[in-house]
Amino acid sequence: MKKAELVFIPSPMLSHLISTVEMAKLLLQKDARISITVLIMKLPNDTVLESYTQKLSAATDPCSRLKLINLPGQDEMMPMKSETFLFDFIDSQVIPDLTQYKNSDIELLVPCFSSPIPAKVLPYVFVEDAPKSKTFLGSFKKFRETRGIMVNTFSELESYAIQALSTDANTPKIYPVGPILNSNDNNSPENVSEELILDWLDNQSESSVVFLCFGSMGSFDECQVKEIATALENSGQRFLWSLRRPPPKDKMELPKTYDDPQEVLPDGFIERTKGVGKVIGWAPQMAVLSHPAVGGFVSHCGWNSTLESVWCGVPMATWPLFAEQQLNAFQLVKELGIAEAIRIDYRRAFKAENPMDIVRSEEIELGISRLMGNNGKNEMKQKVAELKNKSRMALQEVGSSYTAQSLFIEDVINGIA
Ligand SMILES: O=c1ccn([C@@H]2O[C@H](COP(=O)(O)OP(=O)(O)O[C@H]3O[C@H](CO)[C@@H](O)[C@H](O)[C@H]3O)[C@@H](O)[C@H]2O)c(=O)[nH]1
Repeated sequence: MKKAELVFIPSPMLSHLISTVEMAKLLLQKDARISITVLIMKLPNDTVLESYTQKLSAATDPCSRLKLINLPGQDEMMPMKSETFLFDFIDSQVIPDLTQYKNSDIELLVPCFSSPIPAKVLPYVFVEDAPKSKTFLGSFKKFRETRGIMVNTFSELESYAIQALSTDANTPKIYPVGPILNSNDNNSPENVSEELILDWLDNQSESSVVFLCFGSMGSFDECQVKEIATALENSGQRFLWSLRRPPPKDKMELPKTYDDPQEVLPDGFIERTKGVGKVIGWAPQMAVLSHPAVGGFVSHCGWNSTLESVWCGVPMATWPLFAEQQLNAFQLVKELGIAEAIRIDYRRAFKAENPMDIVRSEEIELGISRLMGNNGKNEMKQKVAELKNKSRMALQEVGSSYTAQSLFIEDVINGIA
């Protein structure tokens, strides 16, 4: 049976609200296929509307087809010009308090994803920090004002998203031109003995090593580091772990390499895992992922790391931290099927001062063993191998990204239509 879900948004005035609610009741009575949500705005100190909504809420069965959502009000009237105060107020409510997604199991339809997105994988600000989310949404909206957008992806990787954007009349022209990769490992911000690391990998058998690296900004506090170490030790898995020191809490700095990582590792960890694993600082990531000894990548799912892993045909285990990484993790695990989940919805503020959650060693160990299991013969590894080939073909002459690059150049020369 076809159904329709309607959302009614009356002005924040009793007269508007009452007629809207009555209209909703009438439609619901007329047809069982309809459900209606009424978003209720309330001006500060409007006690009349307040008492009406209280009575209405008490009389409405929360399981019925009529849903009432009280938008979070403001305690004080904003400074408003008298003639336009109502519209100013409505505008101020346009981006609702998205923190209503906090701890919510709701799933949302997002045009670039083929399956519904759990609200938990939305970027941190949208779930935890409503005022900042306004700023973010505001700048993203400005993308619509551009005449074209180059995207570091390739059509074969994100065909659904590219199709959705290309058929949306409000979106500028999309040029999927990637993968554009960090081809030069000399970009390292720190002194790295690449040779030592690659020599170590040369002595490991094919696809036997799990590589752990969390991007240029990823680091963990001591308690979480110990859980990772325990997981690695208990798994017996060969590993190469890029472990970096969190920046001081009061400074906007990137993580740095430890002078001696033993200060945060469990006692005796380095000796006990000697020959099995190696703890390093900044990793020559592209060289590592390209090495045949590497069979899996535990990653924060930054987009560059994602593309590099695809390019090298290495399956991933997802452990997103911040920014859009949860969405990338969702895409890798659920949409593309080229990653195992340690977590998809792990999330924390940009700096790790107060991690809301510690991922325990058992959970990490399970993710790693699923990632490294089956000796390279499972479906996930096959899928990533196919995408590896497609990523390389995309950049070859007549490949999809090569063609998009040429089209971009033509459009720029001719002034993008
Ligand atoms: O030890 C390391 C750590 C990182 N890298 C390289 O650094 C880059 C990291 O990029 P990415 O995986 O995208 O992670 P972030 O540095 O965290 O990138 C930021 O920018 C990305 C692109 O917008 C977003 O997807 C992320 O969420 C955001 O955190 C990659 O090229 C890695 O190869 C190394 O070579 N060695």
